[in-house]
Amino acid sequence: MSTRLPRVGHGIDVHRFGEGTEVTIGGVVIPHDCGLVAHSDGDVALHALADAMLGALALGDIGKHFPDTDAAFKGADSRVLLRHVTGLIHARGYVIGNADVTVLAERPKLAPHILAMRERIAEDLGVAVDQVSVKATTTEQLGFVGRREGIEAHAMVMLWPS
Ligand SMILES: Nc1ccn([C@@H]2O[C@H](COP(=O)(O)O)[C@@H](O)[C@H]2O)c(=O)n1
Ligand SMILES: C[C@@]1(CO)OP(=O)(O)OP(=O)(O)OC[C@H]1O
Repeated sequence: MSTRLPRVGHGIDVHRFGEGTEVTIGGVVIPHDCGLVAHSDGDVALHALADAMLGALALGDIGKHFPDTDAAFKGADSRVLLRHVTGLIHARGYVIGNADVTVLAERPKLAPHILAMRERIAEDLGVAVDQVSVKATTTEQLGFVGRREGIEAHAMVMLWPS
């Protein structure tokens, strides 16, 4: 990188509901009355986070690194993609300072799964659990999230030179 200063990144992802009996969010498989439509496992939270990490170092986005036209990523475990992105960050001399992820969903109820999400993300980023925040909010029945058409996630990350 041209400078050795801390960097911040931001990412957003959306997946719509479709056929299925479970959703995968933050690396946690949650039984649900439908699934999320995606080329990979549709983990909106991890996709938003990976985009934030890539954005922090201006490395593009996950669509560039893991094209949805590539059969190799069909049904992919997004934790594997996230670990790959962590490797890219480390290779450029950075470590994750902290990450903050917000999931917008009317359903399913995410609160019982938040700690497990934080633990899995921390493992994949190579950091302590207290460096990873995951939050959930409804949108008070407004918009596509409120109509239960899909789930949205936002993420911010701070990277430190190692
Ligand atoms: N899918 C969700 C959405 C929200 N929560 C938790 O419920 C609380 C209240 O949410 P509001 O949208 O009314 O702010 C909040 O503490 C969320 O953590 C949830 O568990 N699952
Ligand atoms: C993750 C990838 C890769 O299989 O596919 P999807 O699961 O469809 O997810 P999206 O958020 O559209 O991001 C980029 C994709 O290339």
